[in-house]
Amino acid sequence: MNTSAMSTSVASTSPGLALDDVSVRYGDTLAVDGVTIDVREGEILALVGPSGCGKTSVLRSIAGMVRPSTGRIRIGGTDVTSTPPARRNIGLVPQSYAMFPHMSVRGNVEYGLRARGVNRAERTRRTDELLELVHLSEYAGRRPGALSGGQRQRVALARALAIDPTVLLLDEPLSALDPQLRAGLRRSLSANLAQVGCTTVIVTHDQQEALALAHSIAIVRDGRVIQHGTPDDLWNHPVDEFVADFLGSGRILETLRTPDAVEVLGGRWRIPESGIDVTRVERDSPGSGGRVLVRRDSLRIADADTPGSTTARVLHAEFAGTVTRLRIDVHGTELDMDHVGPADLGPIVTVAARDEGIVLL
Ligand SMILES: Nc1ncnc2c1ncn2[C@@H]1O[C@H](COP(=O)(O)OP(=O)(O)OP(=O)(O)O)[C@@H](O)[C@H]1O
Repeated sequence: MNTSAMSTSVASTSPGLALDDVSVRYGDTLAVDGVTIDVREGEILALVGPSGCGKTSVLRSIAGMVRPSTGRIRIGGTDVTSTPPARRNIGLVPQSYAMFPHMSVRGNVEYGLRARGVNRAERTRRTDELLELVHLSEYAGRRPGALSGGQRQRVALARALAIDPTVLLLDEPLSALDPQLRAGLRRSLSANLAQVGCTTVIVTHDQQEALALAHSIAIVRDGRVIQHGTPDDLWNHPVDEFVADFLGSGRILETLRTPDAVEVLGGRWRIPESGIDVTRVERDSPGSGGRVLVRRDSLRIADADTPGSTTARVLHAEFAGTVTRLRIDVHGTELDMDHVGPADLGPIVTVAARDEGIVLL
């Protein structure tokens, strides 16, 4: 998860984009239900959630393609709720990339500048600069139909950046690409976004994309923001099972605390304190310490007589190169864990918490 976007902190405290209690309605459907989010200037926000949760509708309201039924939208501190799309200075990369097929790569990239009446010399300078940024200078004369999916994605990004947007919006930027291409494109997109430093909103249903690209993530469900925080916050401190499950960070278990251990699974597994990471507990918050997060990397296969261990049934073992991904049944609860070592473990294993491997919430 150590990507350029994450390692580049956002120094600015200036307002980039603010949504204040925004709702979007299509007839009887309430697609967005009172969303309030602040994005600082230069920050990359990922809107993540399952299909139909309202992500694209939030993006469309920012772009001005749909009018919120309630709430205000501010860009750089200015209220743009009633401003027409063309006057919001927004760069949009739509899901389909929406290239003009009859125009060359250069023609597509400089389209927005031409529409704004920018003179030819300046258009050429800016287009050259952007084609270089996305490593496509040598493809300037090609038509989009003669490009790979990844190259088209980069043209779409260059085109959106051409007008020097105040806010950049990316709708599922990598979803049209083959899985093998995505990791590479994610790295180049991350590098491009870090270099440009534009306030950015990325809509995605891919949690890996969000964790890798964004400075902050808003998890959306049923039109509402369930949790908004840094990737690290959300990964290590999900507010509920939905967030933990959606990000794939782990499983939340209710606990009973005793002086020197944490009991889970109705008291059937007593985990010694050495296995619990208590550093993230908000001590003053009522109810903290009542749940733990068991992640893929929280557990290890142990010897049968290991103190604080328990037995588990192996439901599924999948070799994944450096680790074997296990789905285990621990006293009736299914957990995922990564095991470094061979997959042929047999049907019953003993598992124990790694040192501070289980996070107390
Ligand atoms: N133009 C429209 N007219 C009526 N309902 C719409 C319209 N656009 C979206 N909706 C509905 O609004 C809800 C939110 O849709 P939206 O496209 O914002 O979700 P999403 O999270 O982006 O979904 P996906 O990930 O599948 O693209 C859905 O129930 C959808 O059916």
